[in-house]
Amino acid sequence: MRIDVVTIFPGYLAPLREALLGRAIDAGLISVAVHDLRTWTHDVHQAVDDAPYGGGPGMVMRPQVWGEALDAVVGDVPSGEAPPRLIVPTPAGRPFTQAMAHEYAAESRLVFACGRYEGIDQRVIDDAATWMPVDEVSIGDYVLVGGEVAVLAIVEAVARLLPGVLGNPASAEQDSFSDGLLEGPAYTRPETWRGRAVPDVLRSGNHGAIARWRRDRALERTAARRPDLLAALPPTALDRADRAL
Ligand SMILES: Nc1c(O)cccc1[N+](=O)[O-]
Repeated sequence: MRIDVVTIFPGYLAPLREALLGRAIDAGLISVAVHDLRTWTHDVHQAVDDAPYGGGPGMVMRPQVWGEALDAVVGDVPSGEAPPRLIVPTPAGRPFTQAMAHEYAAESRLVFACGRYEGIDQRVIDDAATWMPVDEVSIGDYVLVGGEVAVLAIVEAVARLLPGVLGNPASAEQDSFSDGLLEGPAYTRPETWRGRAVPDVLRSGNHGAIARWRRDRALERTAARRPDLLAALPPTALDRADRAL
């Protein structure tokens, strides 16, 4: 997978070259190119923003700069080849989910546009949507200063699903949300720590009982913390034992 990120703070994306993602880049499983948006400015101040039409606080990112940047970064898409998907992190976006991470992992190329200030002039999104799929995506209902942090989160969630990136592919299959539920509590040695013992069932060796216990804890945690996820499960997702909980 090829990943391009356009930002006014390229250094913010340095963590993409660390740890698991760094190893995936070194192994050639993904390629990451980070582009400084100011490359496509033509004034001495390298201005990327301007006052919003209609007034109001803050500044809006200029369409000319973004238009030239995306034209250059996406480049001419060879005929017959699918264009990349453009992902624009924004608080006004569709909530990013594990299901979307799987969708994005099937793409051969992703381009991320990192907005700052009050966002990117809407015409940039509208223009881009005439020649490539565009997703405006939110990683949460809180206010960040820009899209870079969201790109780090989305790229990590997507890259770990790519074949060869995770040491143990089973990890991705047993992800939180993979069965629509939150993961339950996890334990490791020692058996007792500060007077708190590991639940006996986890040391019983009874794999059926362990699976049941883990499922029950996941259902309890999901019901308590994310009832919306429980409500979204298809009726067939809960078996008789689940309903007895
Ligand atoms: N929440 C937020 C923001 O405030 C700014 C850029 C991107 C996001 N987001 O992806 O959630």
